[in-house]
Amino acid sequence: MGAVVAGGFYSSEKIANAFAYESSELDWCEDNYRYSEHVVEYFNTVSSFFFFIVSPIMLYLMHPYAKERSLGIHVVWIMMIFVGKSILFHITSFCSRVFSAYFHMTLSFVGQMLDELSILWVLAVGYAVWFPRKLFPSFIKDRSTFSRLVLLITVITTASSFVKPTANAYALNCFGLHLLYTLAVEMKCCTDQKALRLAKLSVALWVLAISCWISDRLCCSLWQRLNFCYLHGIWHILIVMAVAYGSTLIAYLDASNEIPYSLPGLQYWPCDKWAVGFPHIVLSSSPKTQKRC
Ligand SMILES: CCCCCCCC/C=C\CCCCCCCC(=O)N[C@@H](CO)[C@H](O)/C=C/CCCCCCCCCCCCC
Ligand SMILES: [Ca+2]
Ligand SMILES: [Zn+2]
Repeated sequence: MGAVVAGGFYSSEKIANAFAYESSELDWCEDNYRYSEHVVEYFNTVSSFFFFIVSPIMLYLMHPYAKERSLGIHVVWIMMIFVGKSILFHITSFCSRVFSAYFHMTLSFVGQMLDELSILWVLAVGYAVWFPRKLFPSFIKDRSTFSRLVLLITVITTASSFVKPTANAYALNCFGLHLLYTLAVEMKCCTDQKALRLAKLSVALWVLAISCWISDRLCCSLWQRLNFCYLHGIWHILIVMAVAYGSTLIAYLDASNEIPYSLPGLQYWPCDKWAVGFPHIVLSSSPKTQKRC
């Protein structure tokens, strides 16, 4: 007996065991049950919670951006829509991190699918709200049609992800390459030093993150000999930073393109002059800081 799911065949045994510990075909390099009998991969689970430190800071930094009062009321409302986009993105990211922790705690098939599908939906939200208008396919005229197309593709991809679950993570990582291309096109004529610095930092973090992910998958025996099996956990931390930096940059470019009269600018918290910090968007009432992208 079995069930056909999106063209694939799932035995009833597999469906019944879908919640069982270690029912996923994926197993990361970290030793299982090393620190707890209830948590399969302890460091990978705990590192998933790094997001819960970064996300409240990023949401808090949106506060002044949302409350700018020196602009006309209609501009404030439009700004709310732009802040809303970021909040929507952070809420979906929040769910994705909870599922990631559940996956590493259990290594169950359900955990794997929740982790991967939530990442797919975070990407879909990111594309729907921020993908640059000038890169839309020529037959698409507005963002709402583009968002509907993204929704359709995401629903189809969600169904097809059950066909070969082990390939999903590799397919998801290809989006990183597409985002890099999108960013390169967007930044081509940009002379804003802060935006350029943020782009370089995001790309550097992504390159480091993906190197850890690949190395954990492909060179596990080497890392086990070195007694250092924490690369996947380090990926969790680096990718959260890359996404925090990259999404702020994309939100800034979006605001610069769509509502240039609100004079968006970039600043770092806690100190704008430090080499590292949390980037956020500020609105300037002075025309001196007019966008340069
Ligand atoms: C114009 C579009 C804007 C989109 C904005 C950015 C979208 C970021 C989307 C998702 C982020 C979530 C990534 C966290 C994944 C962590 C969970 C995890 O580790 N899962 C693994 C199993 O535990 C699984 O194997 C990982 C799968 C791969 C996920 C790849 C996600 C692609 C992220 C691309 C980020 C680019 C950052 C910007 C660089 C310039
Ligand atoms: Ca493991
Ligand atoms: Zn993970």
